Amino acid sequence: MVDSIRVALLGAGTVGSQTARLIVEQADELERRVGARVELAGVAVLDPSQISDPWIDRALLTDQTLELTERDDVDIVVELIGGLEPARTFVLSALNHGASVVTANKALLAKHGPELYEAARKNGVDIYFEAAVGGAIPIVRPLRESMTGDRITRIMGIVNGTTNYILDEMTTKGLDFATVLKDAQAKGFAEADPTADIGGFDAAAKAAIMATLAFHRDVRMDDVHVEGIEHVTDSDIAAARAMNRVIKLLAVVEQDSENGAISAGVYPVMLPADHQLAKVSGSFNAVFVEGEASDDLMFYGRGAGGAPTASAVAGDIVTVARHRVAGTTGPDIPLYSQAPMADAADGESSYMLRLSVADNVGVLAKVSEIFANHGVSIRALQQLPDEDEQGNHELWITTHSVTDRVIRETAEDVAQAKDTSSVLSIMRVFEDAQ
Ligand SMILES: NC(=O)C1=CN([C@@H]2O[C@H](COP(=O)(O)OP(=O)(O)OC[C@H]3O[C@@H](n4cnc5c(N)ncnc54)[C@H](OP(=O)(O)O)[C@@H]3O)[C@@H](O)[C@H]2O)C=CC1
Ligand SMILES: N[C@@H](CC=O)C(=O)O
Repeated sequence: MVDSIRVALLGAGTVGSQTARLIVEQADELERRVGARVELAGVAVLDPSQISDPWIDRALLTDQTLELTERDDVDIVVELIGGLEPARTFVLSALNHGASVVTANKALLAKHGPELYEAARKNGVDIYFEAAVGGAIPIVRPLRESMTGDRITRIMGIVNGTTNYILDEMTTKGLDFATVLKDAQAKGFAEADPTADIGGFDAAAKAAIMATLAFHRDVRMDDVHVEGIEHVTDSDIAAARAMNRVIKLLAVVEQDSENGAISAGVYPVMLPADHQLAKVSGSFNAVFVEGEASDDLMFYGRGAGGAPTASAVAGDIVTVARHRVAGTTGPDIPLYSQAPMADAADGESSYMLRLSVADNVGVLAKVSEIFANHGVSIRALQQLPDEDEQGNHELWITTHSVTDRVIRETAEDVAQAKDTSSVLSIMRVFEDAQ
């Protein structure tokens, strides 16, 4: 008979603080759901003197994090510190000391996931991480459990709240990048180092985790092709708007039905304004999952922020606590697939290129010739009437489907062609409900 489940919380920042609040304020409810009292055994932070949350008992605070993970009276260690080290050491210590682990740390899982899953299996404990992808959205559990009888073919979505918030504010309010980033940081959406968000790495970590669960293959951060939003300018956003499109940072993972190769990428995409993902605003996330039998599923909700993320963490705590009470564990994460990873350069898409071209006779013919020489079919071409200070015009070219490799080679040739142009931006374009 288990009377209580004791939780060690590592980190009491944006997510940790809200997780502590849920555990403390909902203690009676959680006890009924779990069948044992869920109580905080300790809260580790770098500087306990800085913690003033009224729901955290000061007597529980410590800066001896490793010691807390080693204590015999701890059933669940909740890692909400972030980063690779010392988080990895703390998580391994907890697992090896017989505690189950709940974590929101996508960077850690995308780098060291299989080592941690194996440590959990070997020690007969759980590792749960619903909050690591999509904040409050239940997406990990559906991939890990609900859909495991199906064959998942593709996952596509918006999985970073910070970049979605930035792009949305720039698009709808005309605010500048730096101002909106500061706002996202103040709201607790951004990572400690926001280049993880802006550079697409946070979304890439989530893509690696989703691909691992969906395709039963060890897919790491390094397997994911990453482009962030750092090069997306006001002019790109204005161009998208003029073409009735919206720019979103998407994560796309899929398995080729013919050769089984898995591709995983994160990149900004111009979507038609009426695309379902184009309407995902602010820090919300949305993920489409295509299963062979299930057909299309869509998951939507708050992808970042303290309380929404704590909701997912608390859900995992309850699940893992129930397992401890029942003397069992949840399912392993079997990684048996040897499927190859596809080369990102072979990935196909339509593209839009913004060029700056001189106002000379024959320039359009020259640009078109370069595209034709690379076998790139032009779907639409538009020259803007306004001149810049050098007397150049913007030329917008949208292509038919072409590989990433070929569009980059084409752009290089365009950039080098004398007095034709410079390349202002290259962006993938998804037509319709692609
Ligand atoms: N913020 C969000 O919206 C989301 C975050 N996540 C993930 O959740 C995790 C936590 O993020 P977030 O709450 O935003 O991060 P914060 O930076 O707000 O909080 C980090 C906490 O960890 C503590 N800490 C740092 N190093 C140590 C250490 N060695 N020992 C003990 N405590 C330590 C910090 O202590 P101190 O305060 O003393 O510095 C702080 O309390 C990350 O993995 C993040 O990627 C996942 C989904 C959404
Ligand atoms: N920084 C992340 C937080 C949640 O995972 C984001 O912005 O999505």
